[in-house]
Amino acid sequence: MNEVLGLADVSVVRGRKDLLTDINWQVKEGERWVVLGPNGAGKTTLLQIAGARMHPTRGLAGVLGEVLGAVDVFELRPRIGLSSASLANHIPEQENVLNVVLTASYGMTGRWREAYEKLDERRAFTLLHDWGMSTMINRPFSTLSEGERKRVQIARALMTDPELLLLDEPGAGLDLAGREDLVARLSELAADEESPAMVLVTHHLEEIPPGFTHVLLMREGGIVAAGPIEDTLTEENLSETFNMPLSLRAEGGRFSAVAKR
Ligand SMILES: Nc1ncnc2c1ncn2[C@@H]1O[C@H](COP(=O)(O)OP(=O)(O)OP(=O)(O)O)[C@@H](O)[C@H]1O
Repeated sequence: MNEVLGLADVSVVRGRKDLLTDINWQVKEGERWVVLGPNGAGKTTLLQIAGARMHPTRGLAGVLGEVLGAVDVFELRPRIGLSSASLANHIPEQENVLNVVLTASYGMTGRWREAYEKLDERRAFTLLHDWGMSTMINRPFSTLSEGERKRVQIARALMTDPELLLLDEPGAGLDLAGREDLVARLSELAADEESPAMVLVTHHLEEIPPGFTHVLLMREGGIVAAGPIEDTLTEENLSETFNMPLSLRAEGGRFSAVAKR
């Protein structure tokens, strides 16, 4: 299987703070990774590197066969689908749902004067249909509920038919039904062999979609453990990651954890 991501001794330093320290991590084609860790662990920073939005201060970051620093990131980025709160913040309030998805073709967040082919419009519509949003294509993005916004952002991330899909906290702000709907949809996406390699960042074990194959556990800018989910997502590793004794439950491909008493 081809390598999609290959980080070797990657560190990110800002001022006097080490955001990431000596990260070694490989993601291969067909793998579906969950990145778990407490607030401030460095998960979003890691995703920024994986998405070619940030360069390492030290070390080598290989993304889709290219090395960051030796490639035009504007050519690389369309090959990576990204859904994140910081990207969503750049979407103009009045932009309609269809354009939010369509503009991903040009790596833009708002429509200006660029022309789109019928084929692009059809793909955007099909993706919105797949994500349950076909009745809202003309609605301004700002009027959507949080769950609807999250689904539009994922449709957008898939617009360029990426080889790598990065989802930063796609379940944040969703109610229970919204979360369960999203988990089911992501599980379906994960099961599709045609889907790109996936990396999903979350704090919550309940948000891990069944079918995800690997887990990366992070704490204080470093890796606690990484590998196949069945061997790596253990009570011991989880307790070390969140720095508290945790009891882990796994049932039907779903996970949850509570503090040990
Ligand atoms: N430009 C910066 N300068 C200094 N510190 C930064 C900068 N960007 C991020 N940090 C810090 O780096 C640490 C890691 O941030 P990051 O957003 O990657 O963590 P995270 O695991 O995604 O956290 P959360 O779960 O809260 O979103 C945090 O302590 C954050 O405050």
